[in-house]
Amino acid sequence: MIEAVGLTKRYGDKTAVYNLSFQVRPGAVTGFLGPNGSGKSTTMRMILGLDNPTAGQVTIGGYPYPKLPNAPRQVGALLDAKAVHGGRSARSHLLCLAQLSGIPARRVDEVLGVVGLQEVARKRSKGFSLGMGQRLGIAAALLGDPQVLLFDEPVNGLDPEGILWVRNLMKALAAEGRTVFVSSHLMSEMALTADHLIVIGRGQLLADMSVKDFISANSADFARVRTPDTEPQLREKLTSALTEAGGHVLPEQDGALRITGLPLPRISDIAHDADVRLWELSPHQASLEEAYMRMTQGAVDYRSTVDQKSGLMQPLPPGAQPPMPVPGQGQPDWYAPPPPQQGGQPFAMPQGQPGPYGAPGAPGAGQPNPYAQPAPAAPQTPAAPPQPPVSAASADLTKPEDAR
Ligand SMILES: Nc1ncnc2c1ncn2[C@@H]1O[C@H](COP(=O)(O)OP(=O)(O)OP(=O)(O)O)[C@@H](O)[C@H]1O
Repeated sequence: MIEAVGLTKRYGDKTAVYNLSFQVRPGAVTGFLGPNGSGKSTTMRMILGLDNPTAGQVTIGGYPYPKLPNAPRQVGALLDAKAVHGGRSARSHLLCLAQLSGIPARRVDEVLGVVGLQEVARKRSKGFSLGMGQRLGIAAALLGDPQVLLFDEPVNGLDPEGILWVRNLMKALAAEGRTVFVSSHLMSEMALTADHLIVIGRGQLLADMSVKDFISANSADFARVRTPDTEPQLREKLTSALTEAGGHVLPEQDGALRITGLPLPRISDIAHDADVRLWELSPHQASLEEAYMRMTQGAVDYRSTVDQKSGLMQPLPPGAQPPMPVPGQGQPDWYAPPPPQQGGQPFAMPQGQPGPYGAPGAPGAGQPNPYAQPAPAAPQTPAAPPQPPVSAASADLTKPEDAR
């Protein structure tokens, strides 16, 4: 098991990780998520003893990594697939690592087989593609047959077959009772691979819960409605009617409408009263990606803007429709963060009130909602905000990693 308690890392006046406490348990794949620059790699480096915490501690099996007996046989990690001497072949690179850790040479050929690099084992790694480099990094992590494995973005650069292989590998390693801690920005992949999630934002813990609970706690159920593509005016008519009835309507990229705040039967009635035919009316729960976006929206440091293409756009031909808005772009409240007082459930209703589609006062209010999800446990409350940055004089600038 990996255990972090009050883990904090400052680089000069930059607080990369603040007061992080979590456990990564054996027998499960634990996903480590967070926006760019949120402190995932820093945390992993501290777990592996490559960076020293400014405060707090992190242990593996009860020991800080530098004190762990026979560490290379107990812990395997892929942090940076490019951290390989390019002049060495894949095999020699692994042989060097094996010799340093007292691992028999025959194990090198075994792991080369596991990652599918036998054919290129004697080729210099500087000619490797990104995906081949990732496979070599995974081979290095598996070398000591460790009980604890850390992978920082393991599927980066892999082809679909490689991604599927990594997914199955992670699951198989966890099923053998190992501790598997894996960071990724690919939410769809995490949804399929991870059992548990640790989510951080700006170095602080945002969530520590199962994937299922995370999605339930950070997403609103919604209805999807589609009107006939051939009659765009019906879409506009329905949008006005639903908005008037208290619904919140957002256009989706494919022309459908996403509606919250109204129960499905009410949407159907409103459409009928407005004389709008429907091609689709379906209940939905958000994806892990949407739940993640909703939770981390306030903790994103690097945000893109819409490309206005000033002076480059041709005027629209008469009668042409402007392009549909893209969810998340130019719509800052698309993934509105859930109100903290409701434990991260943006549309959860008090007990005895209508479920996620129910609007107070709407027909059907107070009646059981067939689409209501059971209320999940409230997510862990985020830690207190970071203290003001320490001055450069008091910061731990003497540590070797700070000199990088
Ligand atoms: N050696 C260092 N010196 C100074 N600042 C650093 C150092 N390493 C990391 N940082 C800063 O700490 C913060 C966290 O970086 P880190 O690489 O841990 O984030 P991350 O979550 O892994 O990001 P990404 O998803 O983009 O890989 C960033 O602001 C980064 O600039």
